[in-house]
Amino acid sequence: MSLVPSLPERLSRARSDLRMGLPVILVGEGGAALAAAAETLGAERLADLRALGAPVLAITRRRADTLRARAYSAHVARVVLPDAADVGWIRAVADPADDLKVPLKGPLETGRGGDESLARTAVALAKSARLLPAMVLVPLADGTVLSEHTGLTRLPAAAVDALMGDVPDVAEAIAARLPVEASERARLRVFRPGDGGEEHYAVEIGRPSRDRPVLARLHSACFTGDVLGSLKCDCGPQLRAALAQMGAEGEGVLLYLNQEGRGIGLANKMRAYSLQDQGFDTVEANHRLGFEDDERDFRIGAEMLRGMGFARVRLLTNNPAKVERLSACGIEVVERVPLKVGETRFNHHYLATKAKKSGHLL
Ligand SMILES: Nc1nc2c(ncn2[C@@H]2O[C@H](COP(=O)(O)OP(=O)(O)OP(=O)(O)O)[C@@H](O)[C@H]2O)c(=O)[nH]1
Ligand SMILES: [Zn+2]
Repeated sequence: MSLVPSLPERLSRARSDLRMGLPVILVGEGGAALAAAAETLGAERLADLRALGAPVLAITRRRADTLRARAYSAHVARVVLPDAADVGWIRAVADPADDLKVPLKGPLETGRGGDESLARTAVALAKSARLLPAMVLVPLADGTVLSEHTGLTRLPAAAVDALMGDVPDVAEAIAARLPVEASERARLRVFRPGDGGEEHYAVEIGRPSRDRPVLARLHSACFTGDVLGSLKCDCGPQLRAALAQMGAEGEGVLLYLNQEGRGIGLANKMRAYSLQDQGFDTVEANHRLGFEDDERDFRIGAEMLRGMGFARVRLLTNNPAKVERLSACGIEVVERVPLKVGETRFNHHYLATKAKKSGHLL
């Protein structure tokens, strides 16, 4: 019956639930768990979770390493919640903001052995909801009764893992002419993914031939740089220089991908900036938060290019990994076109770190 929400629809709903502080029910092979995001869980709900069982706090291996907690796994650590732990304690483990002020959170007792798959799925779900990657889990026998009783979203974990690994279908919702400074012959196309995720945009300059490699830029959203003119990065100048070059050549395509903060979301990027003010570099800040250096997925960008009929590109970037990742998605990068603009005294260290640690070309 089409009125029953499908699994992708329930997954999309689960992301909103977690952002609002509602737990979701994850069902695995050997049992189920109630899972709530550490960032948004309130005191009353924590008390209700405790009434159902003994909670653990699942964090990433990266965050566990910072906290010197034993992960016993390459991916996640399951921190046992002490009886006295309140939401403030949970947030202090999840969020590195006060690590330096209050260095010792532990010693933290962590779970070893048993099935960690629900903890992994839960943390991946938190990341995809652009929350801190830390989830409180309480084991349940199967979760069916609780779900029927409460209306909480219930999801089979294996199917969630598979879905989150897939590239969602992405369809053009609308396109219209949009004269811009760089070119009067520009069109903006809005693409909408089928999984309820962020919309992404394509700016097409001129009418690029589909038979020749097109001058292309995959630009990741940077609200601070693109809109506010932040001096901490080079995104704003790169965005404008890319469009200007396309305008000068008379054609090109710029994808504006809503993968703010290299895929961690604006709130987490601001957490990273706050850590950078404490002396950590851009990569260390991501790791302390529990993220990888770069959490972006360029497969959706590749789908958008293909959808518009572009199979070969001259890619404007200083990031060789981006060339590799796009090529791996079946888009032929015939040339890497450097895009070196916007160095300031505020972003010099950031650019040098990207060159040293992430392989960007200076
Ligand atoms: N997490 C995090 N994201 C950042 C930071 N500074 C900028 N960003 C984001 O980084 C993305 C831009 O990626 P960059 O690594 O600068 O560049 P790139 O896309 O890999 O490479 P280029 O094609 O050469 O620009 C945007 O989404 C920005 O919001 C930071 O300190 N931390
Ligand atoms: Zn930026």
